[in-house]
Amino acid sequence: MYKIQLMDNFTPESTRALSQDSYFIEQTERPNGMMVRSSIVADQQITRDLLAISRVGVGVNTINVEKCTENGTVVLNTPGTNANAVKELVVASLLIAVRPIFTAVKQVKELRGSHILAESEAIREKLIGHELQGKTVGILGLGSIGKQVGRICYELGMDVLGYARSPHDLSFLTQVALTELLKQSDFIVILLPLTAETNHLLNDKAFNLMKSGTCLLNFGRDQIVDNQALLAAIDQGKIAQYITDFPQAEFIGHDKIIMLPHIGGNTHEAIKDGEQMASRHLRNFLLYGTVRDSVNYPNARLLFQAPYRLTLFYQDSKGIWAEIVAILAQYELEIGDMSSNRKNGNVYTMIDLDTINQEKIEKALVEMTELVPVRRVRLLTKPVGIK
Ligand SMILES: NC(=O)C1=CN([C@@H]2O[C@H](COP(=O)(O)OP(=O)(O)OC[C@H]3O[C@@H](n4cnc5c(N)ncnc54)[C@H](O)[C@@H]3O)[C@@H](O)[C@H]2O)C=CC1
Ligand SMILES: O=C(O)CCC(=O)C(=O)O
Repeated sequence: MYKIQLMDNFTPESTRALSQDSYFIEQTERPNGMMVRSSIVADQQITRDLLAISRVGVGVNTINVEKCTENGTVVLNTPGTNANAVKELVVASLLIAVRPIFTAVKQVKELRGSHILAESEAIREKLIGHELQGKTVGILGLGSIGKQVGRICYELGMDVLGYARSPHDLSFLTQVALTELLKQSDFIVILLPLTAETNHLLNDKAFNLMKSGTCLLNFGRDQIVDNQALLAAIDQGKIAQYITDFPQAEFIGHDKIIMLPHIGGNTHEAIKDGEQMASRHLRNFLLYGTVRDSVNYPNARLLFQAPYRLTLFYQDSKGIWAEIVAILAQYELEIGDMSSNRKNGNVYTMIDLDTINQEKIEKALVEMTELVPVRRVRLLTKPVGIK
């Protein structure tokens, strides 16, 4: 029986994978599994009991992934589930940047009487915008969202530049160095994760390279932009408009900044897909040891045919595998099917066992857990009667 904590509001249909059978109960104290959307997971919540955190969404900056890795807690996410939603909001934001849509709506609302059509014709001359077609857009980050945004911008007739760390073969954009992208773009769209490398990537130096009148859209994370440098760049005319999905106190009331309340992935479709995928990922890890879409464990899948499965997550260090095998041999645990995969200096191994002696397996588990590089050992019993 696994205890699951739901850190945000999820619909029962979305978490059906966890509530359908008797393998899971929902409770809030020292859970084994956590489902979370954008809520922050505090370090003290990463207890020894916590086997898995399943994030509905992509960014994992609200979770201490390093601590989870040391603790042997898998961190899963749902890549791609909200990419279309973010793409559509980026398109809306680009249009908001070039056409005075909000001002137009406000001015028409103020008109009264039967001559409204004639009066609105009269205000049109002060509501002239620009077109996206023919302008250059630079996309920072060519992941699930960046690629989709690149394609749609191309279809809108824009010249599309992209910045990524490795080469991508994308016919609709030209991949360039960061400095080139900053120099050439009329619109820059941030679709990067927040990491030590991207923190304040857009700083004084970056703004200085930009053209005057650049529009900056941030759907990645707040801290990718240095706020003080941005405000200075607006004062200097480098940035004509900043549209961000991450409101900041120092921007309140600024007439060149539009703040949205983190609604990039906030559509019914994206939320449903993300919740369903996150609950499936969590269930499959807890019951079968299967890993899909994790930021700290390697992907791993092995048909669960034997009655027992041992899973180990350990640092990839010299001699560790020999030590594990020696313990298995000492307690007469015969290796059946197995899989072993590596990621970022850690190994995740699943070993199926046809028979176990209770006393011996318990001793083996203790000895394996005591091996210094080993972060997590689990013994799974093949689940029965699961739909
Ligand atoms: N505003 C919102 O509601 C949403 C915001 N996001 C944000 O957008 C980010 C991207 O989302 P996805 O495209 O779905 O993720 P993804 O993981 O598919 O793509 C991220 C891309 O950024 C690249 N990258 C990472 N560090 C980089 C660096 N230093 N330089 C250049 N490229 C780098 C990765 O290689 C990857 O291709 C998320 O991490 C999240 O922070 C994602 C979904 C919704
Ligand atoms: O909509 C959400 O809660 C998460 C969106 C997001 O920022 C992400 O997926 O990284």
